[in-house]
Amino acid sequence: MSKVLVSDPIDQAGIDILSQVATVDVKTGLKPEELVKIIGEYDALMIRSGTRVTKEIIEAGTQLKIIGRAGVGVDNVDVAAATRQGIVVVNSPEGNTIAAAEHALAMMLSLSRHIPDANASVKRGEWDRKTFVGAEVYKKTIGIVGLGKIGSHVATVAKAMGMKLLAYDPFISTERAEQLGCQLVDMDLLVQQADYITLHIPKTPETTHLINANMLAKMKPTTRIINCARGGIIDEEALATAIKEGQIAGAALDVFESEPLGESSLRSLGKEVILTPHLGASTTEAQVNVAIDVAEQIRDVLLGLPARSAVNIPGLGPDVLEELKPYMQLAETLGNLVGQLAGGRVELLNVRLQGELATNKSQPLVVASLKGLLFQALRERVNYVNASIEAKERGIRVIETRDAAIKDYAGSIHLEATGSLGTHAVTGALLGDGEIRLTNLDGFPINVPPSHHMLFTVHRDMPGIIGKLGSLLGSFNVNIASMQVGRKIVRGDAVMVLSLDDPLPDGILTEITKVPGIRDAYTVTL
Ligand SMILES: NC(=O)c1ccc[n+]([C@@H]2O[C@H](COP(=O)([O-])OP(=O)(O)OC[C@H]3O[C@@H](n4cnc5c(N)ncnc54)[C@H](O)[C@@H]3O)[C@@H](O)[C@H]2O)c1
Ligand SMILES: O=C(O)[C@H](O)COP(=O)(O)O
Repeated sequence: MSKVLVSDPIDQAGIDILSQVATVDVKTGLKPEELVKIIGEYDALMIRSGTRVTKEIIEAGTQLKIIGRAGVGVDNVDVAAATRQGIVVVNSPEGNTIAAAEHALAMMLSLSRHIPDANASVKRGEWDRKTFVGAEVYKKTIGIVGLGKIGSHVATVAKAMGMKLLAYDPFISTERAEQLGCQLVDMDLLVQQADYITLHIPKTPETTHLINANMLAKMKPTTRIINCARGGIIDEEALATAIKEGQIAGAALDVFESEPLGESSLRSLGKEVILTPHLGASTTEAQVNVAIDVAEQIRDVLLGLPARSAVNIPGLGPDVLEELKPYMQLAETLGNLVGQLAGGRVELLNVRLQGELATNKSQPLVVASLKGLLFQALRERVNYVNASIEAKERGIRVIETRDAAIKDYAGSIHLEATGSLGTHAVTGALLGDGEIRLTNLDGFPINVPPSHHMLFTVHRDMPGIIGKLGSLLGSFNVNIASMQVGRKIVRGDAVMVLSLDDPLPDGILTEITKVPGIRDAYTVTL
């Protein structure tokens, strides 16, 4: 039975799903060195933002097939290292959207009305109505940085509260922004005009310290900033200084450069600063949503099924896989075959989608071709996650072409591999019942199903060759299951394709090429 490690607090609903297919160990609060020590036993790791999944942990996770992040941000996972090792990384892109948006809105209103400090003062026994005079959000301008899932919900609610909406998001269309009642502006205009600035972007090299001393200097003294996205998008020291000096009115932060928040000048600020301990996703509803969403994906991957929200298999969602599955199997078989025919180091793979397939998404078929091509070198270590990166690291260049005019079969795939030992090409198609047919080999038309052990020869089309080869194989006790000859012209060059019941014993290939008329011979195992 598979083993899953849950290293952050996850709702029981998720644990129950995982327990259907795996032994589940819940061990929270592990130190990195403790995690490195035990991760090698596990097939899957389920986390939230508390566990930092470093390269070292990933490399120690020799059995890991999947890392499931019960939430949105995967910045605590070394996704590149996971990809390199063929580990799928999944998240729950929508499970906590509403929770995070509502937290940002709650922070905005709390900050405007000093609710946390007013509450604390009443609880201390005071009745101070002067200190806590606030500001209304009605008719004020909110600047939303990042108009994705969370930013969009914030926009909808802010509009309903009578706010004017500005948004900065270089990847969103003007139409989408207008639908949400937002005016798309550049970042400079947004920071100059907004009374409230709320961040809903991922932390990337481009967004790190997006809000810095320079940006803060452009804001109005009445501006308040809300960050429920990621720590590090705001330069915390510059923010504390700007608030202390009255450059801006305040900030409400849920996320920090380093979590848990340690020594920080933000802690010493008064009612103009609200700090929460990364609570954006901490609602009962969101935690159930993300736990179920991610646990289902871990369960599926452990059962050999695709995951719906894999962050490191772009373009290979379950819908695509479902539709293209038979063709991906075809591409993988052809890749494996052409890789063995080419032998040696392949430098260039040309993937041509033909007939009806020419209008299809090529990326999944390219990935499947590469997976097949690399199978002899990497065996089970190559999968859809790491095939492209493994190929790139081996210097294999991929060219994709399309030819809708080739209509011998409804759709076919042609792979041509060029390497240190020459160029070979194979074409394959699917029959009506989904069975694979090899339809061309190095330019010779054939029509054979692939089989486990195959022998291909290139010979001169002349009487007696087939008999001689049959006798030779017979003398080594090799049984031929089927045989077909493909030729372009009578008595010209031809290929012979044989399916064998057993693998070809060592040394016979050389004997075969000694048969007069046979130029080359290749054996493959599929
Ligand atoms: N505090 C929490 O507990 C909590 C909970 C959930 C999500 N989050 C964080 O909130 C953020 C947003 O989540 P989401 O689900 O809305 O993501 P999303 O992918 O739906 O939206 C992000 C938006 O940011 C935009 N964007 C990317 N780079 C940008 C840039 N350089 N400048 C401006 N816009 C840019 C994208 O175009 C996208 O529209 C993420 O960082 C996520 O990790 C925090
Ligand atoms: O990206 C997210 O989903 C949030 O930051 C939530 O993090 P959490 O799961 O640790 O609460």
